[in-house]
Amino acid sequence: MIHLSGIHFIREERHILQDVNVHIQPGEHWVLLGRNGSGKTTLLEMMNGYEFPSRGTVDVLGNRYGQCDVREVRKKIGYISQSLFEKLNLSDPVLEVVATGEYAYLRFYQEIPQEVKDRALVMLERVRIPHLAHQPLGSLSQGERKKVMLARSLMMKPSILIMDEPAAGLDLYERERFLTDINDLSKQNITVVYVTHHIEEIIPLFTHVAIIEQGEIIAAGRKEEVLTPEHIHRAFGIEITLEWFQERPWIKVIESR
Ligand SMILES: Nc1ncnc2c1ncn2[C@@H]1O[C@H](COP(=O)(O)OP(=O)(O)OP(=O)(O)O)[C@@H](O)[C@H]1O
Repeated sequence: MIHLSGIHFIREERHILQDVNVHIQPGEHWVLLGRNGSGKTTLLEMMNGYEFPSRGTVDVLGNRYGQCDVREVRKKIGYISQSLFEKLNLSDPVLEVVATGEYAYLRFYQEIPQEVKDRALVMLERVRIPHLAHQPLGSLSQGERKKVMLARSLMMKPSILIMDEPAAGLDLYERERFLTDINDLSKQNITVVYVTHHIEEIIPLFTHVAIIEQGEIIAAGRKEEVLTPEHIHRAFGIEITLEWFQERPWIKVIESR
């Protein structure tokens, strides 16, 4: 599905990514963990073809970036990020914001086809907020906005869904409801790639984890093998213990300096 091979990314003499190799196969769902500034968003931008590596290759859905039309590949990739949210218009009604996902537009300048509106409403029902369809985006709570972004990204039936800290800023209740929606994606044929700072967000849906530290992948593979106190200590410099509860990892900090 996604193959990053021998990726280096150098900007202004800084080695931001160093020999990154990540191979995501069909049926897998990955979480990317790492400290602030370790290179997670840069990796996601490469998967979307918004950044190109200084060295190495990126293959997504059988297309090698640099030798294909990236815009065509992007039609199969849903991307949920704060930077995309900021491009949306807060005065637009929620239904329209979701409908624009069908074409990867930011805004409609003509009448939206009824069939597209109907599908947008189905997507809003799926994330349990159909009652907000006619409210302006800007009037929604943080949790509701995240759900709008999820509904919007599902409009074009993506093969891959990439999310950059989608649960940031949500209260406990909203976060758990949002994670339930994400977990339900297992019923669809979508490969999920998810960046978070919170280990307990690694819900049962996720099969694999990659840990990145200063631009280098220090561990990647099945989540049970990667999520060890040793790896967490190496990436974050914090001593922890880790416990699995209801198929989710929970950490306790032993010592922080
Ligand atoms: N185009 C660029 N030019 C120069 N520096 C860049 C560029 N893109 C990213 N960086 C730098 O690379 C580093 C990694 O950034 P990135 O946004 O990928 O980190 P991150 O792991 O997503 O961090 P956070 O968790 O804080 O969001 C940062 O120090 C950033 O300033």
